Amino acid sequence: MAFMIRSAFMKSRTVLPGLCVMRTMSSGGPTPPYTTLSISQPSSSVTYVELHRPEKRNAMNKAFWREMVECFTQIAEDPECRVVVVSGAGKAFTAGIDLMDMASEVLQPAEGDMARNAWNMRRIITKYQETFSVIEKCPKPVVVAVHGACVGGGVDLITACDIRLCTQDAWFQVKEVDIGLAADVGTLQRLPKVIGSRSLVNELALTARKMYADEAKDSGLVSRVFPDKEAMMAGALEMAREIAGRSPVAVQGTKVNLIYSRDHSVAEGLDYMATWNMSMLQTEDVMKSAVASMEKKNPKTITFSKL
Ligand SMILES: CCC/C=C/C=C/C(=O)SCCNC(=O)CCNC(=O)[C@H](O)C(C)(C)COP(=O)(O)OP(=O)(O)OC[C@H]1O[C@@H](n2cnc3c(N)ncnc32)[C@H](O)[C@@H]1OP(=O)(O)O
Repeated sequence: MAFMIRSAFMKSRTVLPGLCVMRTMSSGGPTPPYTTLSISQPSSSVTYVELHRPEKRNAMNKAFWREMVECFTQIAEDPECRVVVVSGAGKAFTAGIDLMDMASEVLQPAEGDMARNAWNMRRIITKYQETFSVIEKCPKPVVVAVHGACVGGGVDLITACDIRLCTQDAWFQVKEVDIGLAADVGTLQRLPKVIGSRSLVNELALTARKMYADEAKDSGLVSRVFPDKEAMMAGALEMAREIAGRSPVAVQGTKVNLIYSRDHSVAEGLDYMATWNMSMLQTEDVMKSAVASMEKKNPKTITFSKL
């Protein structure tokens, strides 16, 4: 089974524009110029982003916060990519913020004038918020596959993704209160929109207790639980292929409008949708897909132009 997954991932021979070294799978380490991310294309139109500091449990150091923005900015504009899979290398998905590397910037009181320090801190927090907001702003759907620990910043990251999968050994922890912080890069804003129960969100964020895979599934944080990482990565790739095989005009329009409607009233969402589709409905993809549907063909058999 491991060989089959590896073979699937190894089919890649292309990389994102701007990346000088091509790489096909995670085990070789980060993909230059990145130092914390491994990027590959395991299947046609599928980009695989692996958090890659396994020896530090993929703790989010300064380079990571910057590289995620660069990576997803490129992905958003890459016509070769229609869907993204994100996972973590090694024993855990991520240990959250790198408490060693980031301490000097965000975890220590600065000296000097309070107003200027506060203004600077606001700028820093806003910058770090962008690290996960780029995932949401990217029009390509992002499937995240979590195994082992997903702590602190990890929850911020996954709540910005579109589809969340995990292994049976996964656990999730909104850890920030334990280190004296109110989580400030997305969890408090997005988790209540992901999980139906406001009470559960409050409990998790206020107590920092761990939530394990079964509860994550029951609460709606993840949509599927797999027995182990191998099965999860095969499932994630299969799901990504299903998405990548469909019209990119339809898929990206669906993501953009789902996120818009999450943050607006039904009336506003419908209005936005009408404006969106007054141009997007004119795509050739509609006719191609409708004909294939009438002929009872799988949409994945259609060739759609790059977007
Ligand atoms: C403006 C930005 C706002 C962002 C805020 C974000 C906040 C947060 O993310 S709060 C959460 C912070 N994270 C933690 O408190 C988790 C700490 N780590 C752990 O609890 C464990 O490491 C973990 C359960 C994740 C894994 O345990 P395991 O036994 O498998 O590994 P360890 O032996 O503990 O660690 C292995 C090496 O990784 C280093 N490491 C782990 N976590 C971090 C971290 N968060 N920051 C820096 N380094 C980390 C650990 O020191 C070990 O290194 P070494 O000793 O060199 O082998």
